[in-house]
Amino acid sequence: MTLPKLFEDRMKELLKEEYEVFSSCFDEKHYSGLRVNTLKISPEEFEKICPFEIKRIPWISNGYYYNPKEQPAKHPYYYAGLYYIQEPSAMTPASLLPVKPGDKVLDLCAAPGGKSTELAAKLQGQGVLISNDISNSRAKALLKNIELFGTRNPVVISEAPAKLVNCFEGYFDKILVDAPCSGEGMFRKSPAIMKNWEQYGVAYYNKIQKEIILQAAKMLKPGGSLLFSTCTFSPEENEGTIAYLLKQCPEFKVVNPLTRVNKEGREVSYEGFSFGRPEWVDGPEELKNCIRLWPHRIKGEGHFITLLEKGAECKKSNISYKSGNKGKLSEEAEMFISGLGLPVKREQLELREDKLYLLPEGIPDLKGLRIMRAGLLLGEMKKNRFEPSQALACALKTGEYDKVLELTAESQDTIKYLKCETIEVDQGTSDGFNLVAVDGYPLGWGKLTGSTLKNKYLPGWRLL
Ligand SMILES: C[S@@+](CC[C@H](N)C(=O)[O-])C[C@H]1O[C@@H](n2cnc3c(N)ncnc32)[C@H](O)[C@@H]1O
Repeated sequence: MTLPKLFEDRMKELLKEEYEVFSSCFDEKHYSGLRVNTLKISPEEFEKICPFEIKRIPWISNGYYYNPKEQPAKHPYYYAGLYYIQEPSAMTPASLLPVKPGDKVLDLCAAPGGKSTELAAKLQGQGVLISNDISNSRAKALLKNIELFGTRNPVVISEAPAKLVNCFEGYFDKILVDAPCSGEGMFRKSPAIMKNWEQYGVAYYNKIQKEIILQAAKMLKPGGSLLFSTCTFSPEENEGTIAYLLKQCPEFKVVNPLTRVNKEGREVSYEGFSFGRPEWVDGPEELKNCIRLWPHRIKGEGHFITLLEKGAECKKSNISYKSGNKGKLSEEAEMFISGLGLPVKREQLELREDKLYLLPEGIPDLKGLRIMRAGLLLGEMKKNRFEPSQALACALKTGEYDKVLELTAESQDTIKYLKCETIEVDQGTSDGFNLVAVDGYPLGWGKLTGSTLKNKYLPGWRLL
């Protein structure tokens, strides 16, 4: 692979005798990975039902390599949200941010959702997850992935970070900044990125990174953790951005995020991980706690990760929380909601233009922000009828709804269902809205009349 000359020269200077082995890996194939959605299935269960060959990624408890000849994004389990297709090193940032259920979490540069979906899984439906991306079109893809994953507490926003500060100063326990970058770690996987690199260069992205990280710092609670990551190698964008933050905000310190055993007790190995290089930016010693993943040292494309903690002594914020505005529900909507096994707190219900949402507990007023979704969309009231939403189907487990139509991954009916076609059924479930599931994992809704299932799968998501 021919790399940009400027990039080669700089990497030679930085890596010295290591450069040969670094550059030779650009002639090898890139690695393909998938990450299991632990909101829906454990890695152990997934290994039992996985229809293609997979191999564990040593440092990610729910991550696997797959053979690129396979097409996991076309399998019904993908449509059931059982996994996310993600480059292996890109799985690392969310795995190293110590999120626990109940936390208030911000993913500031979130689209298309590779990290947000894992943060959602770590929250297990408790607390708040605000997923933001400045690009409106990319935020649409983000919303789809967040809903497909079955997130019960989603808030998706498309705003500039500075605007978010008005609502969220000092609010979050954990923040992830997966910053826009020059993408040197993507050269092998997507060579077209090299053109972008030549056009914009490192300085262009570094300016944006510095702006974003300062805004993120303002939104973190005292004592909270901020994780900054990029998929590039340049010292300016990486150690340089962190050194800049430390200068501007001395209440922050860099900590080493690596631990040998993760929460689920699955052994993970960080063999091949490297540390930050303060000398490359003439920065403080604590930059040695930054993590560098190099493509010649691990089986992945490369990443930079820094975990920072904000001193507990700084000023606390005083944000008041919003509860729902239930409005008047139709009888059918009331009946539908009370029949769900999903825990629904009445005071968190909100009706907006006939759409019914379940708000996460503890979100502030989001007035003035460009909101793509605030809360779990339960469904829509259409005159007296209530139509449950695709997002609700994804967030439910089959045991939480009484009419379930079970299909299997091998059945032609599953493919027909995912293509939004009507299907004929001979199973003994009753008329009305049925939750259609593949091997026990919900895909969407269908409305049964006799033996005919009218397809209610979201047309924009259908299998093409
Ligand atoms: C590396 S990508 C994020 C990838 C994402 N975290 C994932 O894992 O799927 C960086 C994102 O930052 C967004 N972005 C660019 N400038 C931004 C800004 N000033 N504020 C917030 N997001 C920004 C881009 O639209 C892009 O989606």
